[in-house]
Amino acid sequence: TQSTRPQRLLGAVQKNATRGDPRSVVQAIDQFCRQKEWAMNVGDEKGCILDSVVSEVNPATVLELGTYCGYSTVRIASLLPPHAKLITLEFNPDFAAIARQVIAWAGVEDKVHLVEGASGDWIPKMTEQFGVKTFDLVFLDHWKDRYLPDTMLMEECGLLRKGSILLADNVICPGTPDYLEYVRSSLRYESQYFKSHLEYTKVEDGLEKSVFLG
Ligand SMILES: CCCNc1ncnc2c1ncn2[C@@H]1O[C@H](/C=C/CNC(=O)c2cc(-c3ccc(F)cc3)cc(O)c2O)[C@H](C)[C@H]1O
Ligand SMILES: [Mg+2]
Repeated sequence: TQSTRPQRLLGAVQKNATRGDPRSVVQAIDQFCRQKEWAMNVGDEKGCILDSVVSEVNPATVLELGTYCGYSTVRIASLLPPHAKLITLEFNPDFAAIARQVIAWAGVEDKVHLVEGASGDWIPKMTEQFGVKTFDLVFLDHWKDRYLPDTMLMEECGLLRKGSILLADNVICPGTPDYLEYVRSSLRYESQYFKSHLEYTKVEDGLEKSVFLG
């Protein structure tokens, strides 16, 4: 039977990346996506912006919405201090299965908790299930029409504290207009746009970094 693109991406990681070396996993996926098959990972160019935000925040608790194949999961985890925790939500079991293997190959599984389920169901359970009071950093990269409702849900559940950082992918392409309008007009956020390009292309895209002011 035909393999799926995520399965072929995993194969490229297992073939070209060094076990236990997260940056080689990131590099192998970027090479696969540039040379073989495009895939919707945040990619190398926006990935550098992601790296700089993660390094600046130096978060103890990170939430990622939309794991997909685990590219940004591995990229973020490789920069986390010891004992820091990254919880990543993925509701498609096939993608979750691939991501678990990518995360394991990179050797970052002790920093990552991949939860198979929908953000709407799990955001309200973060504290009781994982003992997380607030998130220092949230990376939004799931369905674009879910960024805003899930941000409001995180606010309602008290998961954001003064200084929590939201970093959103694809605010231009495919675009998240209602989310962008919200974080840029709300008095409870200080927002900044990082212009870049859609992964592996010359099309404009960017990341929006928004600080929750409490
Ligand atoms: C219950 C639902 C909400 N709760 C959820 N809870 C848990 N997991 C969720 C939830 N909603 C979705 N997911 C998972 O997250 C992933 C979804 C990721 C979505 N990403 C894009 O659509 C995109 C498109 C392009 C693009 C640009 C240009 C093009 F021409 C083509 C494509 C580029 C990009 O960088 C992109 O990130 C994964 C596939 C999906 O199972
Ligand atoms: Mg994306």
